[in-house]
Amino acid sequence: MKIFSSKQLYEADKVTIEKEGIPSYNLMERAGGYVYEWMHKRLQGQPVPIKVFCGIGNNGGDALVIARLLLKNGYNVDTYIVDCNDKRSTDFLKAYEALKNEVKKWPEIIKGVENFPEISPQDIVVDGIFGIGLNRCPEDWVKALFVKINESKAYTLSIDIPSGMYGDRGLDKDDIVVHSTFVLSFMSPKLAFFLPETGKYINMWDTIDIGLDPEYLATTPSDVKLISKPEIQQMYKGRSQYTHKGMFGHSLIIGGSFGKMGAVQLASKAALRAGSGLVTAYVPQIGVPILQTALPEVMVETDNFNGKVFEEIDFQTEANAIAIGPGMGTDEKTVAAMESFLKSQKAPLVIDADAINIIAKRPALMKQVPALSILTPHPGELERLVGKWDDDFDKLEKTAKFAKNHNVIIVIKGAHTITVYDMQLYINTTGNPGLSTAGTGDVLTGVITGHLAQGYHPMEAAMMGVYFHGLAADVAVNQYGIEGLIAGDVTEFLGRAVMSLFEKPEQEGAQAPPQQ
Ligand SMILES: NC(=O)C1=CN([C@@H]2O[C@H](COP(=O)(O)OP(=O)(O)OC[C@H]3O[C@@H](n4cnc5c(N)ncnc54)[C@H](O)[C@@H]3O)[C@@H](O)[C@H]2O)[C@@H](O)CC1
Ligand SMILES: Nc1ncnc2c1ncn2[C@@H]1O[C@H](COP(=O)(O)OP(=O)(O)O)[C@@H](O)[C@H]1O
Ligand SMILES: [K+]
Repeated sequence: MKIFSSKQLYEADKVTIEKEGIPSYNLMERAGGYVYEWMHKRLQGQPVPIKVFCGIGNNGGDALVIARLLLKNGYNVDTYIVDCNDKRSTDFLKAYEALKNEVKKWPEIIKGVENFPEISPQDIVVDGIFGIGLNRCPEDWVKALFVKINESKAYTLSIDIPSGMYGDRGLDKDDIVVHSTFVLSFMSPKLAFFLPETGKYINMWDTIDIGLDPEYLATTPSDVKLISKPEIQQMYKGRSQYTHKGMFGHSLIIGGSFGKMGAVQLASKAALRAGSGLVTAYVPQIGVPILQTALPEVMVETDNFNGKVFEEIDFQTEANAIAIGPGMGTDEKTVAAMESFLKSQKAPLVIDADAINIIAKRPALMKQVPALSILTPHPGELERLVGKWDDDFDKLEKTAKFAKNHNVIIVIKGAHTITVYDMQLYINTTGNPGLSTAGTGDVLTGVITGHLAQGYHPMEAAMMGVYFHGLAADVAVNQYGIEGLIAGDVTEFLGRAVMSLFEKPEQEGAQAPPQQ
């Protein structure tokens, strides 16, 4: 699913109005009408007190349409105009006139703190104060209203975007945002919904199709995409009957050091569960008995030194995909081994954990990293790689430029992991806070490597790996709970996650995975 920028959404608006030959106000009526229907379907006429807060732009206009329709249908509504600017939009004024003409209960005007109404936790708040047109920090009294809404603990339905949040940029130090219980966003969710500093203000969101020009939406490229089931179904290849393990690639996982051999175990097992035909772990000698005991399915290679860390990386395995980093440590000997290893590599690698930290300390090493390699940093590792950022949007820009300059794929891990390549962002939709536990990153490395070994393009391997890793965790929490989930559980549920890709809603019947 494409995520459009605010500029593109304004353009889509304009194109639709021109093509359909309709006044722009019709779109406001459409948008407000759909939100009203959404609310009515859930409220079914219940007399819950609804407080509709309207700004003075088109977001406020949408809210006025919603208020009018609610009032006309007998709901218990109080409407407030948050009078934060003299420049009321033309369509806002039309919606205001329509409300005055059609219902008896006119809005109250809020000009400052003294006009604030009481808001109780039992109220429903409709937040239509600012939409994607917010372009500066609101005045203090407006922010005080946001705080009042937030402190009320009322169910808050934000129209298009939580007021106070910018669609395409981060927050400033003094900004305050309405905390939304639910955001109904027009046509496309906004990028800010998926970034930690802004996404935390949103509990749930959904989109409302207000019928913008389909041709514009289909043909306009977007730099940001949401990756969910349909996108992954298209990538997934399945298997035919006449297969053998040699057809599904050989993964090599290079990592481990004294006390951190578990990272290699986790990654190796995950590569197998992701479907890699063969898996070999390359560990320092001390790790050989550990790996051989823990994972009978995995082969093991080691260096010629009797050490707790690598001193060289030299192997016989003819791997289709190589991951380096889990549990590897940053000992000087390991750094030297990794340097000479990188020089010999041409095919894309999966680079994680300490391998990223080593590169961060020796930026010149990036020159040796093969094109289309996949780097999987968590936020701390990413900062070491690309430097400090001002906010999440700045982080994305810095990461995208870094990835472009070095022709690599970067997987920014966290809630809504974002895969970055060629100035494009791919936002994952699976996963949960149960993944915030030791070793889940190692599992991710294994899953991505397992897909790469099976012949998926590195971008597909990265996106599918991230998606299935999150989905496996989503399935696993049903059994273990958020706190109880541990990294190995994610691996155990990988198969279940892939199976669920082809489950249809029950009444439609299950569909078998497609064959190659
Ligand atoms: N295609 C779409 O997506 C549609 C969008 N519509 C609505 O239109 C909204 C955008 O409307 P607008 O562009 O009028 O913008 P907003 O409704 O977000 O309002 C902001 C208005 O206040 C001004 N403003 C910005 N920051 C301010 C501040 N800190 N203090 C005071 N005033 C400030 C702006 O100049 C602008 O006029 C969308 O979010 C959506 O709700 C709908 O009306 C219909 C179609
Ligand atoms: N709150 C969360 N929601 C979704 N995914 C999460 C969350 N917290 C962590 N994750 C995922 O868990 C993994 C953690 O990786 P990482 O920090 O490298 O762990 P480790 O180093 O212990 O293996 C990443 O895939 C990340 O996206
Ligand atoms: K809003």
